[in-house]
Amino acid sequence: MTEPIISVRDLRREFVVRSPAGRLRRTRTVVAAVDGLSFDLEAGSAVGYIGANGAGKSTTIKMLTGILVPTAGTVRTCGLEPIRRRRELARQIGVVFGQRSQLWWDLPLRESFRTLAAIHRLPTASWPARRDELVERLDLGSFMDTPVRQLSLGQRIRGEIAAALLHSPPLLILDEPTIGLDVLSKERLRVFLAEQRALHGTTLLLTTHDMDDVQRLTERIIVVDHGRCVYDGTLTGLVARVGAERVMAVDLAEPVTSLGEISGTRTVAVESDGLRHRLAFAPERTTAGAILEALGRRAQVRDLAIEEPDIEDVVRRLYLSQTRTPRSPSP
Ligand SMILES: Nc1ncnc2c1ncn2[C@@H]1O[C@H](COP(=O)(O)OP(=O)(O)OP(=O)(O)O)[C@@H](O)[C@H]1O
Repeated sequence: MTEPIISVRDLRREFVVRSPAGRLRRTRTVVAAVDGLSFDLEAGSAVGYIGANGAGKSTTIKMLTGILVPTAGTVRTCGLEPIRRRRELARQIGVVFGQRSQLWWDLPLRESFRTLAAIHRLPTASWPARRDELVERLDLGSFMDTPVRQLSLGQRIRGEIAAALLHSPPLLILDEPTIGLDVLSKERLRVFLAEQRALHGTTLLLTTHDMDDVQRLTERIIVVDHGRCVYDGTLTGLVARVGAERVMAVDLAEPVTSLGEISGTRTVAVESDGLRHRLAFAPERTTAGAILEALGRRAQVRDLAIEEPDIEDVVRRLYLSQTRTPRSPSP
């Protein structure tokens, strides 16, 4: 069996937090941001790393990429120990933090790419072709010569992703890549990332609060809570486990006051004077196909849309279902 591209064992990272206690004294509390995490990622896989604010996602990513030293446990990324082999690792991974720029603020992208090509020692004969491919696929052409600080958020993120992929790393780590982007920009980014995976077999690890990112880009999710893994599996499995519901919104040709009892569903709303009905259903109890069939016997369906459960809600339900032993901070 080939070595996993990421391997984490009993990983722990503590932070010392000092807070005022009285006029002159300060208390010192040790907080475990990551608390005994273990998982492997196979090369070529696409994994969503999910959790509420403060669950420990960014801290994990910083340890995977050699920015933070673990307090205990082991990490191997691309077969390397990130802290000791940080420079070698930089040639094998691409990292994008949606909320923090990795680019040179005063330089245009064209200059940044040139600098990155020199840093990664990319062959002069081949890297411009890769740059041109990224410029084309990410539509960067119109702002390649604009300083990064003048770019819109969507333009900057596209630039960040191109910069992270210029050296064609086998592993791409994205921390909230779509945060703050409009619907269209998010969609374009997802199409691009899916395409890169298909073309180059790039392994993808991403943190996100967006359900559409998870659905469109990943096939496995790892959920963390207080620095511990609380779920590792498919999104469908997680949705079923917490009993989260999907909603089918159907538009009818003629208004209907009530559709009556449809097995496995409950009506959450009747809108537009009976022309639109919204039915919630648990995927483990029935399917969209079965509902549609039942609907077809009662009314003429013009259009339909399925609304997926909100990821925050799924994660909250998972957290609530945990029988957690409360963590006591060490003094
Ligand atoms: N440098 C630091 N000093 C002290 N505490 C820290 C530090 N960095 C992170 N923490 C704490 O560690 C915990 C985990 O933080 P982390 O940033 O990893 O969470 P996250 O899951 O990425 O959250 P978010 O979704 O908000 O980005 C939080 O309680 C945070 O306050």
